[in-house]
Amino acid sequence: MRYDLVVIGSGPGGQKAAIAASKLGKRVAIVERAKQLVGGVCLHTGTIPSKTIREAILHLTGFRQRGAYPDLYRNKRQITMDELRRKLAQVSRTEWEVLQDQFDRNGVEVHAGEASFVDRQTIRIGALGEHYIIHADNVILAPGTKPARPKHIPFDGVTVFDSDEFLNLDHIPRSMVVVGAGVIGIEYGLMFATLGVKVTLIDGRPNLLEFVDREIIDVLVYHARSLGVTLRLGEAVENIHKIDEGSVAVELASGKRIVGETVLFSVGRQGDTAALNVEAAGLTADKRGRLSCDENFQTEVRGIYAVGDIVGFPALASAAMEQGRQAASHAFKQPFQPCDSIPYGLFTVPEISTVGKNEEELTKDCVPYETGVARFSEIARGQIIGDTTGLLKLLFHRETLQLLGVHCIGDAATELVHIGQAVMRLGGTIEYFRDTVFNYPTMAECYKVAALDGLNKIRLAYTSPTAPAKEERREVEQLDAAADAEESTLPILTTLSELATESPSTPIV
Ligand SMILES: Cc1cc2nc3c(=O)[nH]c(=O)nc-3n(C[C@H](O)[C@H](O)[C@H](O)COP(=O)(O)OP(=O)(O)OC[C@H]3O[C@@H](n4cnc5c(N)ncnc54)[C@H](O)[C@@H]3O)c2cc1C
Ligand SMILES: NC(=O)c1ccc[n+]([C@@H]2O[C@H](COP(=O)([O-])OP(=O)(O)OC[C@H]3O[C@@H](n4cnc5c(N)ncnc54)[C@H](O)[C@@H]3O)[C@@H](O)[C@H]2O)c1
Repeated sequence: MRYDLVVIGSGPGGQKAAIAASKLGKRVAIVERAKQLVGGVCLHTGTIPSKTIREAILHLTGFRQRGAYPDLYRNKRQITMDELRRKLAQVSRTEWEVLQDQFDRNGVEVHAGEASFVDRQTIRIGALGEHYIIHADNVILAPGTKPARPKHIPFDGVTVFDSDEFLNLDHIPRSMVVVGAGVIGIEYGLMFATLGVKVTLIDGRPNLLEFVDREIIDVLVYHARSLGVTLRLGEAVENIHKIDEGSVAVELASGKRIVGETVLFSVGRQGDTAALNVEAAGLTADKRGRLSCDENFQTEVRGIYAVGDIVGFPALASAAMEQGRQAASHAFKQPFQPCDSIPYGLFTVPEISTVGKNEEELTKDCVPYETGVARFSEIARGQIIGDTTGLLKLLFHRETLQLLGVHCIGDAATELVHIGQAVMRLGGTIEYFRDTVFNYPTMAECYKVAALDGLNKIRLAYTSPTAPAKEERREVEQLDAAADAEESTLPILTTLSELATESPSTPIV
């Protein structure tokens, strides 16, 4: 069997690589060793399960409505893990069928078994002795990652869990200790705190999620604390041991001892390259099992590509898909325009999303920027849905007004961010939001409010006594007066409703 392309791993990176190549008329095979076959960590243990369970938690607890109807908060008193998992079985099954169908329709041949290199273009499928061989002109490696499982941690899948097995919990514990408050730890920690579980989050770093804007993290911490979460940051975990069937102790280097019914150990993930025998292809994985590649996702060996979590940051399903398409395009000499602004969506409670630069990065690069902020409490839709703590922050260049970053926390933040992303990718300025009319009452209004806030700040800074000197101000005032006289024949728009009627793109519902 000889293929133009063999893809190893059927997570988001592998899927999109395989389909992209088959659309170019290539003969493509995808190899997957998991028993439940195609879909990867994304479909079977990571993204889809965690987001489906999160949605079930928000629905069954009535979390989204609790701001609007505090007295009716909680749809259901007793919630079980089986109820949380009920929708998951259906979502996973349907997603799996959609994927399998796509492969069939596009003629992608699925091989079930573990792949390993014999040489650069020869791949063994299955264990030695029960294997067969396939040949490939090009290979795309998308084997993903596995949770880090240090030997001294007593994982048992009953009280001490890694993140791939966590949703197998047989009941909702009363208390839970999360070691590693990265993306996975915080997402699961806050989900379970929403269910009323007493959660302690422990992390070795002094600050949470350092790649996220600090103001957004402040809001997240406020929410975490109001859900009863205890944060232990800057703490090293020395030891974890079971006390009895229903409790585990986590010992910290500082001498603290935290006891919980369940421990989630989520201190990062490692590249799943151990079985691949990458050395036979001329490759070497780093000590975290990851592979390096160039900007086209080609490794140091021509014709072998690596995409998805195996190449490290940002380690997102969304990015993996794009990388898969890019690698396949490069292998078959097709043009490809990579996305320069990948958003980050954190499905915490409440959710967070961010795209572009944050304040810390702009400050470090000495970029003159200003911020425009809209708080959900001042947006009619925010009041209606009962989310009055969320916020949207725009960062823009103080002189050119170009949009540089969008940071959002609150209901639907992971959707809302895409409006800003579109404007940013098209090189737009925040004037776009000032001059565009959005449906009302919607959360999109945040963009307009934030833009007006930002523009007002600039105006204020310019006319404040500390800004331009008195002489300069007089000159500006004279120029303004002359301009005013000239424009006196034009209508002056003072209110949003007047602006609305003038806007060239009023949406129709
Ligand atoms: C709990 C959790 C929540 C997440 N939530 C989100 C989210 O909300 N949004 C988001 O964008 N991302 C999220 N992610 C990250 C996302 O799941 C990953 O970025 C994505 O799955 C990576 O895709 P991938 O293509 O690299 O491979 P993976 O999805 O990791 O799949 C790799 C596949 O390769 C197979 N494989 C490995 N080695 C071999 C071999 N030798 N032979 C045959 N097959 C092999 C594996 O069995 C696996 O099926 C989450 C991750 C976790 C763990
Ligand atoms: N919504 C999403 O997009 C989403 C959701 C979940 C996961 N993911 C992806 O999955 C990847 C893996 O997530 P993760 O949370 O496992 O890894 P991570 O690298 O994001 O976080 C690991 C955390 O554990 C801490 N840590 C490490 N060793 C420790 C120790 N001994 N004691 C205490 N703390 C320790 C680190 O300081 C870090 O904060 C992420 O990079 C992310 O991209 C994405």
